[in-house]
Amino acid sequence: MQFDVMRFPSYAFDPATGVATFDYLLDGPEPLRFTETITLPVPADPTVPEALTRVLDLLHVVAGVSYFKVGAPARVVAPKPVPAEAAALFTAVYTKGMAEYAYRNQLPHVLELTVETPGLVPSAEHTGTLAGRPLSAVGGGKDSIVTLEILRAAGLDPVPFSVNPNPVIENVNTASGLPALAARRKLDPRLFELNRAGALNGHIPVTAINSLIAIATAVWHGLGPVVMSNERSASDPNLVWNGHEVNHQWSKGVEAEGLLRDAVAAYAGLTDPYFSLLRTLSELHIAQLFAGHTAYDDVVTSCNRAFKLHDPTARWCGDCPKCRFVFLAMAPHMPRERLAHIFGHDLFADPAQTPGFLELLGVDAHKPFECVGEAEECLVALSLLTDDAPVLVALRAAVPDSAWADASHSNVFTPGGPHHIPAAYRKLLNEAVA
Ligand SMILES: CC(=O)N[C@H]1[C@@H](OP(=O)(O)OP(=O)(O)OC[C@H]2O[C@@H](n3ccc(=O)[nH]c3=O)[C@H](O)[C@@H]2O)O[C@H](CO)[C@@H](O)[C@@H]1O[C@H](C)C(=O)N[C@@H](C)C(=O)N[C@@H](CCC(=O)O)C(=O)O
Ligand SMILES: Nc1ncnc2c1ncn2[C@@H]1O[C@H](COP(=O)(O)OP(=O)(O)OP(=O)(O)O)[C@@H](O)[C@H]1O
Repeated sequence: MQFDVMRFPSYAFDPATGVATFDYLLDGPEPLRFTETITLPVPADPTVPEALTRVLDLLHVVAGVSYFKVGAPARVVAPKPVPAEAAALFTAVYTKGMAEYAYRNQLPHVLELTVETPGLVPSAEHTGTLAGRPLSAVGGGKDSIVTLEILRAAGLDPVPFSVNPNPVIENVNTASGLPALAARRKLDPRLFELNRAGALNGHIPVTAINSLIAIATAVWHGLGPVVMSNERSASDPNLVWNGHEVNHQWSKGVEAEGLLRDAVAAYAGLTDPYFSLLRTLSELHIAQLFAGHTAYDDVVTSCNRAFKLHDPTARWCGDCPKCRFVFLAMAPHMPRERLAHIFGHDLFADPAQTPGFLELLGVDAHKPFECVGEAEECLVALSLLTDDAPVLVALRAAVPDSAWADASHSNVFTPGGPHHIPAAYRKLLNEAVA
């Protein structure tokens, strides 16, 4: 399938139902049209503030990546003039956010494109701050649980929020006891037909989409800011290809966070609408904080394979990079019995798991295309484990001496690195890790 240009013909928003309808066009000799619907929870007062319309404008373009990937046209033309900050977000989402897709499909032009806009407009006046109860995105894993509990402990009465909550997310919300908000997202069914017929496919920067849906919800409900749980290592690339960094988690990284904040500030006039509370923390540090909350042991799930099964009872598959990584990260901070209970079995007792752990430790291949932490974190976790479980014995024997020397406990347990956490929230984080 050959397409010259991607366009964004129109969108509509019905405040009575909360349904936003986004249209997309892949134009060429045989054009393809798509429509995605996103349904926001409707607040008691459904009056639509201008800032909501602006955020939906941004979402229209960003959510288009799911359809862009069917044909990867050389041109993407956004529908409206926007400030330079919004144009920069669009280009980054379609290039850096699609880098894994470009790498896997060998489409180098994707990394070079610039999203065109029909002109630029000046940045908006900063008219508002989202200063209400924080809206906290929940994915069902340990990270968002840690954030919810930090916000709750500070008396901020967080509102859990998810897009298309699966049973894991619903169970985490129930365990939290906090009433949650949910948005629904329905991809155009045509996309699945095309996928089945062998169209180009690949990973998309889903966090950028979920984040804008969260901001739209916060704006409409008079809540805010949107508090994410994206960790320090999300910013690190998996590999470099043709001089470009390829990061599976790009839209969870600090660069994407900054671009999104700047775009929303410049186009919707909102200051500090969105940030990740856990940005300065390593995964190992977050796992340590999670260990302090036993109320979620029967529900917490970070395994993306489980989510792919669309089986309401599926939790940890126990045999993927994410399961191995989280198992290793939690292991130094809790008894093995508790860990085995959370995962359903003890991964360190199964020698078949050793090669997968070696990959995480950087002893083999590049970082897997998954949401996993750095090799250094894995080495520090391993160094903190002293028992002789079969996998641990094998790993200690396989890790070269030079690798141990690179692993620094202080880096892993000392918050650091770039972040966008407002001062008041930084104080809460400091208290939580003290
Ligand atoms: C659950 C999952 O990992 N899905 C990825 C998988 O898709 P799959 O076909 O196995 O199942 P579905 O997710 O149901 O998707 C069906 C098709 O729809 C496409 N699609 C889905 C969501 C969307 O927003 N846009 C779409 O176009 C999808 O491509 C399928 O064709 O494999 C896909 C191809 O590699 C991935 O794109 C699917 O990833 C989802 C978008 C997803 O939600 N993934 C997160 C678990 C994820 O990977 N999160 C990253 C963060 C990435 C980021 O920068 O935000 C992480 O946590 O590390
Ligand atoms: N369906 C969703 N709706 C809204 N936010 C989500 C959803 N899935 C994930 N998120 C948010 O996106 C960010 C990245 O998700 P990720 O899956 O890494 O986090 P998590 O589920 O909290 O923890 P873990 O890393 O242990 O899986 C987090 O802030 C998470 O809360």
